[in-house]
Amino acid sequence: MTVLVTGGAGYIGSHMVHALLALGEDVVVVDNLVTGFDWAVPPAARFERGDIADRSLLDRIMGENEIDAVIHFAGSVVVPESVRDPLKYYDNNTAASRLLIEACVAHGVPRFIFSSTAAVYGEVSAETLTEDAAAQPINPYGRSKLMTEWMLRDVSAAHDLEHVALRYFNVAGADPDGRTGQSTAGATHLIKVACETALGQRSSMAIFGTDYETRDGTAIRDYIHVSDLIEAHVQALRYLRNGGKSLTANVGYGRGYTVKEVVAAVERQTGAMPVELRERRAGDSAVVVADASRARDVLEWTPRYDDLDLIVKHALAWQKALDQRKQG
Ligand SMILES: NC(=O)c1ccc[n+]([C@@H]2O[C@H](COP(=O)([O-])OP(=O)(O)OC[C@H]3O[C@@H](n4cnc5c(N)ncnc54)[C@H](O)[C@@H]3O)[C@@H](O)[C@H]2O)c1
Ligand SMILES: O=c1ccn([C@@H]2O[C@H](COP(=O)(O)OP(=O)(O)O[C@H]3O[C@H](CO)[C@H](O)[C@H](O)[C@H]3O)[C@@H](O)[C@H]2O)c(=O)[nH]1
Repeated sequence: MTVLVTGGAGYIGSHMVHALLALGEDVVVVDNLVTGFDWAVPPAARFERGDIADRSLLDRIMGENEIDAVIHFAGSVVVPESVRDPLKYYDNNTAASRLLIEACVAHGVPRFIFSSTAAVYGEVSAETLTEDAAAQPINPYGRSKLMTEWMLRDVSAAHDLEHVALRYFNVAGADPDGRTGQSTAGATHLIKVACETALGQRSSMAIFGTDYETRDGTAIRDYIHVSDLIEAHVQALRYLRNGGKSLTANVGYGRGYTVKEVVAAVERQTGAMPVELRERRAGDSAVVVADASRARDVLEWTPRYDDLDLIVKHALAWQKALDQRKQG
């Protein structure tokens, strides 16, 4: 039995592949390398370079292997780009996912785990978000992911395919063993940007918005270590294999840090860095924090790295290693 990981050459997907191999799973990766890296796929996994929208490729992989589960990370992930080029997102996140799900139904794949996002909630008013909060995404990225959640619900009702949709909050950090991390150039995520700035790889960074109604005026997010996020997928796979029914679950720690607190956490490890105070970034909510009770209770997920300093430590270590890789 084989697990098919789409997007397994990317940031989060490559951590998943390492975790599955460590559990003794047989793994096939499909990735077209638009933002991923072939070196990020461990050699013990079989790597098929190609597009998830290529039905003949999927038919071959699903014909050659007995796929027990698909874990679907492949997609386009940059919110501002989704505003500029929405059709790319409806194509790569929604239409391509439809083709992948269709192939799963045709080949009798019984289990599917999907990378969804807190961006499906949109403007947030509650202090912590349960999965029952209204899903009203405010950008094409969030809508493209929500539509895939809807497709999965309908398909699970109609066919023998159970799924878990995991809504990730702010994913950060890197593999504690230094094997992989966030490697895409031009990243916009706060912890990645702060680490690049602290290491002198950017001349300065901006804090977007200092007039939010929060404890220090900057926006609050629920930053989750990528290894804990992966553990939620491992638990989701176990849950489905044990006969669990389809569900949607938030993955975050349930408490947030302000932008200034994140910058301070990086500076604790690197010394002061150049920071500019800027206007709010369009489309940002003041506070986005998960209620992850469902992941903890139903998926029996227990995080191990709920510590901002540790997240920053691992992100910094990866950022340094990446720099050496580029120079070497
Ligand atoms: N990084 C975050 O904070 C975050 C938050 C919420 C959800 N997610 C979701 O997690 C998933 C992984 O995100 P990531 O941060 O690892 O991004 P990433 O860009 O590093 O990984 C995406 C991978 O998918 C591949 N890919 C893209 N389109 C493809 C296609 N059509 N066919 C085959 N391969 C394709 C890319 O080459 C890349 O390796 C995405 O679905 C994203 O929407 C990420
Ligand atoms: O250089 C920066 C980068 C970010 N921020 C601020 O830091 C916070 C976090 O921003 P990120 O860009 O790191 O993350 P977002 O919360 O905007 O969004 C991320 O998390 C979402 C889920 O909550 C979605 O998954 C989305 O795909 C992913 O980009 C925001 O207040 C943002 O304004 C800065 O001040 N300076």
